[in-house]
Amino acid sequence: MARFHVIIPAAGNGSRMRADAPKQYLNLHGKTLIQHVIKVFDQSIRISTIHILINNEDVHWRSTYLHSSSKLQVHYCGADTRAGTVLNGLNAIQNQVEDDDWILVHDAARPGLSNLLLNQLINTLENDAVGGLLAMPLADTLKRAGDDQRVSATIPRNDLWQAQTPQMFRYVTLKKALAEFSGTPTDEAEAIEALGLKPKLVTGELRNLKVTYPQDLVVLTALLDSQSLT
Ligand SMILES: Nc1ccn([C@@H]2O[C@H](COP(=O)(O)OP(=O)(O)OP(=O)(O)O)[C@@H](O)[C@H]2O)c(=O)n1
Ligand SMILES: C[C@](O)(CO)[C@H](O)COP(=O)(O)O
Repeated sequence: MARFHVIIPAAGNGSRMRADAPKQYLNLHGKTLIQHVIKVFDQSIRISTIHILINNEDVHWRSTYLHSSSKLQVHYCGADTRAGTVLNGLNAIQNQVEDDDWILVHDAARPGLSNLLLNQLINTLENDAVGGLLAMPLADTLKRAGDDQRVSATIPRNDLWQAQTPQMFRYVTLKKALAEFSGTPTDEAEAIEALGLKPKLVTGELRNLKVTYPQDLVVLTALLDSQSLT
């Protein structure tokens, strides 16, 4: 029976956040972002192992308090790009997973993932031939900008979705997709698509937003406050 493993790329610098520490180590309701992320997977009975991928030079991880979890492993295998970090992580775990096992890749910078949403993703995809990802249908009108930051076109938004994570694919397929991709995919699904496969879109939630800019953390803090779900 296929098992479920989580890979958490956490080797980014958070340059757009402009904080003193990489954003995965910033505080949200008394815990760092990465602690929130680990907690949701640690509490899920569907998840067998959790793999944190960090940089060799990371000076923050050691001070991250975590209760001991037999599921958790840390790999010092960060790369220059998110896709490179994930591929390094897949290589690092090759001796402990089966080809058919499911891998869920989740950003360390998405601390708002709920247990309910995680279960919905797994339940929807566990019998799927390809796998897929959480995503949100686009709500705003889309504009393309010219060089002068004036609108050069309005892009039809029908059928457009914003990709979230987790993104869930079979180990062997994901590794092949990332290893063979020409260039740098910005998410796992893009690499899978390049194999000619069609990942399934599973509707996500606003609270699963990626903390990228300082205002994202403000919004998320308020959102979790209002939902009393910290
Ligand atoms: N070389 C990289 C780049 C990113 N990530 C991780 O991928 C996730 C999403 O990436 P992003 O939001 O782009 O994070 P950063 O690269 O840290 O941010 P920025 O692009 O603003 O520098 C984060 O959990 C980040 O730590 C990673 O593991 N390795
Ligand atoms: C994977 C991702 O979170 C999907 O929205 C996103 O693409 C990662 O962002 P990045 O800035 O490209 O690392």
